Amino acid sequence: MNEVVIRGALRYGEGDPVDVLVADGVIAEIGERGSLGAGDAAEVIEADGMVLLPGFVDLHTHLREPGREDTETIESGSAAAAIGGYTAVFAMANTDPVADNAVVVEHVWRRGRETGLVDVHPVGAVTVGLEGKRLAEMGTMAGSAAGVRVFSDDGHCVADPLLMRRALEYSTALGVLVAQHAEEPRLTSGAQAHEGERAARLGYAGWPASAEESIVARDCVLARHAGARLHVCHVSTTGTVDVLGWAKGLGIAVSAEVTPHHLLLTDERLASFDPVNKVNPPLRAEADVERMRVALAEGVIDCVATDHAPHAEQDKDCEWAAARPGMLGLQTALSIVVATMVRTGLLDWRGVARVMSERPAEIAGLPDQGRPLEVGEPANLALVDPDAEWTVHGPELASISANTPYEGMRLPAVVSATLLRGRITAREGKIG
Ligand SMILES: NC(=O)N[C@@H](CC(=O)O)C(=O)O
Ligand SMILES: [Zn+2]
Ligand SMILES: [Zn+2]
Repeated sequence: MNEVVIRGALRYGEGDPVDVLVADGVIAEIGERGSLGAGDAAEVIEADGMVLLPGFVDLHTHLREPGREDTETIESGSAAAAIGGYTAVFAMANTDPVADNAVVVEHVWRRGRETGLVDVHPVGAVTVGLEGKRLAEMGTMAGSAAGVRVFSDDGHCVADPLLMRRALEYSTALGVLVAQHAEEPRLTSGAQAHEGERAARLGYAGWPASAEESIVARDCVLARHAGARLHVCHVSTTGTVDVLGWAKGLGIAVSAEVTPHHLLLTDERLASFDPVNKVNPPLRAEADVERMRVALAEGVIDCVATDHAPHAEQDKDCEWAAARPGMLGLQTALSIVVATMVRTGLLDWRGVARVMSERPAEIAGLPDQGRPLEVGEPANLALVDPDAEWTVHGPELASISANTPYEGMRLPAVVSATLLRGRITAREGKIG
């Protein structure tokens, strides 16, 4: 029998320390500290002073397999996820070939299962080839062994309102979720950075806030009339928060995510000319970052999603305009959330559980993730040392790529252990 005793942890960082016995994939017993002896077979995790949370769920990950295994694989990305405290990730469809059919989504799903470090849920493309012209066979992907429940053309916006309307209507019939990369392409053609003073001074074409906000507003209206749910990827502007607040106030079924980098970094980074800071949507202004934090604390933005986007060295170590957008996120997400939300007093550990685990699990409809830390619940767990610190070094991360914007930074909080259905998938920064 696979047994683990976690000794002396604080559930959600609250109350008295407890011992937690994990057996047969579930939380079997919870008692006061020192009450649960380790059985013969049990592995013991000494967790004095540590915070026990439900395992994190990432609604937005790029694992690059199939097609760009030189930058990330399902195995390497799963390792990064497990080390980062994740027990489930949603792998975006912008692979090569695109995940727009049952064969590709089943491949991703099966490779995830074989790897076994984290539940890998493939996201299906909304349109064939992410081309925005014809709807993909959403029903076939939903009905496949992969059981696809989230659809997105991420990397591209479903810009055609008629296609988006149809996708939302189908999604309701299928009981699945459409996640939109909100970027009006007519407003971002040639864009290199957040439209503002800094980009103007450097001569970069701007990516205006209105390109995001106009699509979010349009999609909320479409979702309302279709009676559909809508999820907004990587929210980055104050105006989008205003639109979300308006839509939620009307009872429109919209949810939204913010990335760790949009909670911390601004377009001040442009001054470095380092394309590691190039990302879609772009790093925005200080006022936007401040608003992201408050909106996440207040629930207008529901959750954190990494938009983990590995890229090869040659696609990042080049001139700004030629570089691909995107940055790593899985192993640094918790630390950035602690730095921006916990250390600032905006969220307590219950709040961290809500935005990193419970809400994303609810949004995607995962019944066994983001569950309460109670006896009988599945043992999908993240154990966090809140007082430890670490220094980020890209090449030391589990990802094949190293494009982290946090290189050399000292960050708070370390994921000490991750358990997937009672099995230790990562411990002290290493697999298993
Ligand atoms: N975020 C990014 O800058 N890049 C993502 C695509 C995306 O999320 O839009 C990628 O796939 O590299
Ligand atoms: Zn995107
Ligand atoms: Zn993305």
